[in-house]
Amino acid sequence: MEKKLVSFIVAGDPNIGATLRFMKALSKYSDIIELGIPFSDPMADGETIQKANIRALKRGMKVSKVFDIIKEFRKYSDTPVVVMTYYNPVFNLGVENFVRRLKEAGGNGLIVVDLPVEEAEDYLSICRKYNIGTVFLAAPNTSDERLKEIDKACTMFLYLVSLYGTTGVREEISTLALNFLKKAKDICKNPVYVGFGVSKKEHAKRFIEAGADGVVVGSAYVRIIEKYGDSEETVKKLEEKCRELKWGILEGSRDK
Ligand SMILES: O=P(O)(O)OC[C@@H](O)[C@@H](O)c1c[nH]c2ccccc12
Repeated sequence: MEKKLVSFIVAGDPNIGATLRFMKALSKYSDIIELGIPFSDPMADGETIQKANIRALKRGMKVSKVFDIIKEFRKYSDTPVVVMTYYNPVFNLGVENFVRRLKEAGGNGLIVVDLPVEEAEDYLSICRKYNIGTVFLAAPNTSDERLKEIDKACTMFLYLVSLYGTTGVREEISTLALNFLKKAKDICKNPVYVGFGVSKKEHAKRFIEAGADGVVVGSAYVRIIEKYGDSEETVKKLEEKCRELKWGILEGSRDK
């Protein structure tokens, strides 16, 4: 199967109109757009995405506006959109209400990063009811047994966190990540996508060569947005970065 690129940005960073333009640019080379709901206490995020959350919240970004963005994006593109959020905003709106509105807006999937599979029974049945894909995360210290449970709960892909720590650009890919990927590919039935620290072509290529079905990239894009703001320059640079990563994926798929 074709290997995938998932591109993440924070909704409303630095404003709603810009997010739409950025999504359009990313959708040229991405297979899935992962759209983050800004949150005041993003435990799993490193500095780059934390700051993006703050920029978005300052601009008054709210959950209902994230749905508006997806609705608007759907006028231009069929690229699947997966919303990434912490549990709190979902809880505040009510799980069913949240999932129904995501579906109505044209969303395809959902990642609730701090919802453990053990507590996800109701959530899973609601996602099933509205045909919203589910994605759960597994970290290098996840046991084999738990990895199987996580795999069962995913309907879209399994998100393999490549390292111990938070989101953010890293220079190198660790052996830890590659070994963990090998294990996950043996155990899991879902496609396995790797994220955290992937920021350049070589990283993407390496993970795909090692058996990943896709890679997830966030901070590398968010850094561009941080530097160039709401501008044409940002759109151009996002597109370039995205193309570079997709190229890495293609190269990694080729020699197999
Ligand atoms: O930023 P990175 O290191 O490229 O990692 C992907 C990531 O940004 C995105 O998937 C993400 C952003 N915030 C998260 C919180 C938890 C899990 C995943 C995420």
